[in-house]
Amino acid sequence: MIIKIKKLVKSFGDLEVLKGVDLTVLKGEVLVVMGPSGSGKSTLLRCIAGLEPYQDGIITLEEKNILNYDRKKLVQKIGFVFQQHNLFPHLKIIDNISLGLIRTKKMTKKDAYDIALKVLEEVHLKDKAYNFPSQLSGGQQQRAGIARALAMDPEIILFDEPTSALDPSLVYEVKETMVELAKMGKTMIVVTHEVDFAKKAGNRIIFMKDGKILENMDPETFFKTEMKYEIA
Ligand SMILES: Nc1ncnc2c1ncn2[C@@H]1O[C@H](COP(=O)(O)OP(=O)(O)OP(=O)(O)O)[C@@H](O)[C@H]1O
Repeated sequence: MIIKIKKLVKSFGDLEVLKGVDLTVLKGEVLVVMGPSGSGKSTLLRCIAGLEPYQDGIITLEEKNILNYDRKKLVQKIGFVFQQHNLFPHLKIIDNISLGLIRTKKMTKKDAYDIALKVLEEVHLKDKAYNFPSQLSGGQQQRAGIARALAMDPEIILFDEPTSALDPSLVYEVKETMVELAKMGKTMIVVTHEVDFAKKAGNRIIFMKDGKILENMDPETFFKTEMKYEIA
């Protein structure tokens, strides 16, 4: 078991956003998180990544409370891909990817470059290694963001609506890259409204509403009953 969450409660002031969430994620699992806007999906991811304090409950990563991890260690173990890629505009793609390896893992530039080129190959972007982010399309930028997360060789990668800020014509390539990662056995939690990604790559779907998990089941069963829910 990689992640175990018990009775997680998170509020922003008076607003209770997560109301006792229980969840486990197994190694190699692709968990898809769906649910209407405001149901707490992003907040759940941010809590798992250690980016948000919470009021009650416990989150463990590999049996250890995430609050007891050194921040640098947690960043290595939990990758995060956001809606926007957050690449540094003044750094070439290869340097964007190497930065974390050099700073956090204390690698030499040569070793970091070797890994950066390897992960860029995995997302089919090796030929863009020496370009700046502005020279890439939105979909390529997002794939570079995925490569940056992969470079750290995390135990799990969290995706927060990675395609929602993209032009519709660019969604496909990012989705396909994520399907490939899923097939490689990466452990992933993916917040998305993309039904075909969930069907193709998801092992399990959770459906959230008002800060609670209403359903937790395999995609086939979930989509048989899909009409019950407003997914987006
Ligand atoms: N930093 C914050 N301060 C105050 N309220 C917040 C903050 N972040 C989120 N919220 C509130 O918490 C609730 C859940 O937000 P969250 O972003 O987790 O939902 P979501 O399911 O990811 O929605 P969406 O699909 O629109 O991204 C919303 O009501 C939101 O307004």
